Amino acid sequence: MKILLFGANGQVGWELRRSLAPLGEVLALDRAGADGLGADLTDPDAVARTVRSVRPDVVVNAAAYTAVDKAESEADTAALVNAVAPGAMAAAAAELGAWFVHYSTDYVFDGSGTQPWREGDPTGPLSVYGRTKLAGEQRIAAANPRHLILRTSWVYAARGGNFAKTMLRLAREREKLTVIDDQHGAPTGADLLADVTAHAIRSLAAGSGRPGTYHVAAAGETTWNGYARFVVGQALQAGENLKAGPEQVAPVPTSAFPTPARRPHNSRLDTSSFRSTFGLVLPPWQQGVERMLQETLRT
Ligand SMILES: NC(=O)C1=CN([C@@H]2O[C@H](COP(=O)(O)OP(=O)(O)OC[C@H]3O[C@@H](n4cnc5c(N)ncnc54)[C@H](OP(=O)(O)O)[C@@H]3O)[C@@H](O)[C@H]2O)C=CC1
Ligand SMILES: Cc1cn([C@H]2C[C@H](O)[C@@H](COP(=O)(O)OP(=O)(O)O[C@H]3O[C@@H](C)C(=O)[C@@H](O)[C@H]3O)O2)c(=O)[nH]c1=O
Ligand SMILES: [Mg+2]
Repeated sequence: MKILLFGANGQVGWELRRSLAPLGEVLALDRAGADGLGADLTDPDAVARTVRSVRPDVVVNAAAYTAVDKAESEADTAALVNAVAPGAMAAAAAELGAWFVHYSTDYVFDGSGTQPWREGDPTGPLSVYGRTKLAGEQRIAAANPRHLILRTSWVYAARGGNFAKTMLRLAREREKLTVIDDQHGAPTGADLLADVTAHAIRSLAAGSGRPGTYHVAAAGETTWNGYARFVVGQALQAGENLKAGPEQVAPVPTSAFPTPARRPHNSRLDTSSFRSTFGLVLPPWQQGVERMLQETLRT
């Protein structure tokens, strides 16, 4: 099996380099691409040409415009990267009969209610990022029936920037943190996502499973505040020298932490369809966060 990976230096892309390796030959491209192979998603024609010239069996796209607040003032770039380029790559893959694997987000939902979102629930993105990611899903689905779109939430990794690492830095610098406690979801490890992606590709290639859009997140739920307290508490236990402990992570409502982009209050994702279709288990969110912290804090 020949696999073409875009976004190979992101949180998920980096883990995919590892998890896809046993499936076959992996050509991993970051934004810079390789000789004659463009991989900058602000140039949709170039990335589609790359797909046609590599002729892979599977294209995995882990590249995305993920700066949620910045996207509010860079809507055109976010749309090219998150929607137009993935659509063009999926169409090029379709010409070859190749699979197209992609990631989307809880931010396609409006965050109403308290029930975990199911795949068929109505979307209603609140931000430019969410709207461009939803447009990407729609373009991919229209261009190539052989697609796998995994919607996930609150991604972290040992390598790369993420909320957990921001909380560690702030707890070293400040006596008090303020973190909102009315947005609910599940932190999900890039390593877990990469692993289940490899399993799902193998199933699809073997004729089992089913193409389509699936929700994939770690089990359980918390809030950004609960997540921050967990991270700070674990770091203290590991002997980190912090100015703020879990008790100094003050809970505040969203209204007390203004940001350019609106974010959903309810980011819970119902993952039962993915688990039953592919016969996989998604472990509790704390398990992966603990592991990432042990990796990150080890000196
Ligand atoms: N991070 C999260 O919390 C969540 C992410 N997702 C989705 O999961 C997927 C993976 O996200 P994650 O790994 O966390 O994201 P990261 O931000 O860690 O990685 C994204 C990668 O995309 C690359 N990229 C950005 N713009 C371009 C471009 N114009 N051309 C080529 N590459 C580009 C970045 O490269 P560079 O380093 O050069 O900028 C970076 O390596 C994305 O589809 C994202 O929308 C879904 C839910 C939550
Ligand atoms: C830094 C900080 C953030 N917050 C809030 C703001 C926000 O609502 C929440 C998380 O902040 P972040 O900026 O890390 O979150 P954000 O970048 O919006 O994270 C999102 O990224 C995209 C790519 C996704 O797809 C989503 O699933 C989600 O992971 O925490 C605080 O309350 N206090 C703080 O000190
Ligand atoms: Mg962010």
